[in-house]
Amino acid sequence: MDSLKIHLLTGGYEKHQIFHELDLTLPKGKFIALTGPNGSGKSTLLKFLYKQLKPESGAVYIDGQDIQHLKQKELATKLGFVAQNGKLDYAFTVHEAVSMGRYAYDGEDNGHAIEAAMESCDILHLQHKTVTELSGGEVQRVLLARALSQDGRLLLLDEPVNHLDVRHQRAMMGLLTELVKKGYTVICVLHDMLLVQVYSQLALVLKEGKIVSYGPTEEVFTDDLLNEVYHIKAHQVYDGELDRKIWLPTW
Ligand SMILES: Nc1ncnc2c1ncn2[C@@H]1O[C@H](COP(=O)(O)OP(=O)(O)OP(=O)(O)O)[C@@H](O)[C@H]1O
Repeated sequence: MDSLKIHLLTGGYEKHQIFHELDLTLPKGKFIALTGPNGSGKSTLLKFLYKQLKPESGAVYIDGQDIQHLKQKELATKLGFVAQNGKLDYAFTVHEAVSMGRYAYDGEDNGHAIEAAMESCDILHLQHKTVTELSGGEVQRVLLARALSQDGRLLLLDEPVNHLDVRHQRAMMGLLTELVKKGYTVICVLHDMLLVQVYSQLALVLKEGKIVSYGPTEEVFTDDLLNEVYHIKAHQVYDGELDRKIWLPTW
């Protein structure tokens, strides 16, 4: 079944239309990378998906429902969003920060949602710490846990591994992969073409608000595409651990 349908979506900002009749269907239960150059519309597309922006025309459907007809709280039970460079500025504890994901349920925990989310993100041991005392990688995990505690099955993440070191990048991407195995749909803005190729099953490449390519990641990435989108030369190398070839920029 489809998770998300974007139907002839036109819109953007007051003086800057980004999308014109964008039409796209994203399936359930996949790790979908959203990539493309700076300013191509990736974050803007996410804003339409979580209803921060309203289309001039066209619509976004989740499980067949037009999200404009859903109250914000209803939408929050279906999808969680982790913002780019998300911050936790106030001196809440980690437990309190994750609990905020339950606002759609008027704070009710459903028995275990908060703890389960903290366990998935490996932050149970941090739960009594103040969020302002956390490292960047820990904050990212708290933000993901807050989104998970909303109990939706669709996760939207805008560059979740920005500022993370390689080990934390791997941990975050590994966690997202595990969530996909459990039935979540992950739509994740990523710049790093290596991470896109290693972790995503489907890749959507945007340029100037248009879809340049969309499909299984190994089919989307080609030297022609990388040249067209980023104006770079690329070559393939075989990775013995992955047992497949991946594209690297030619320096
Ligand atoms: N609030 C805004 N008002 C007007 N224009 C905006 C606003 N936010 C973004 N834009 C413009 O919309 C276009 C798409 O921006 P968007 O942030 O979606 O790109 P992106 O692909 O996420 O970029 P990046 O990779 O740099 O994060 C850009 O030209 C940007 O300048």
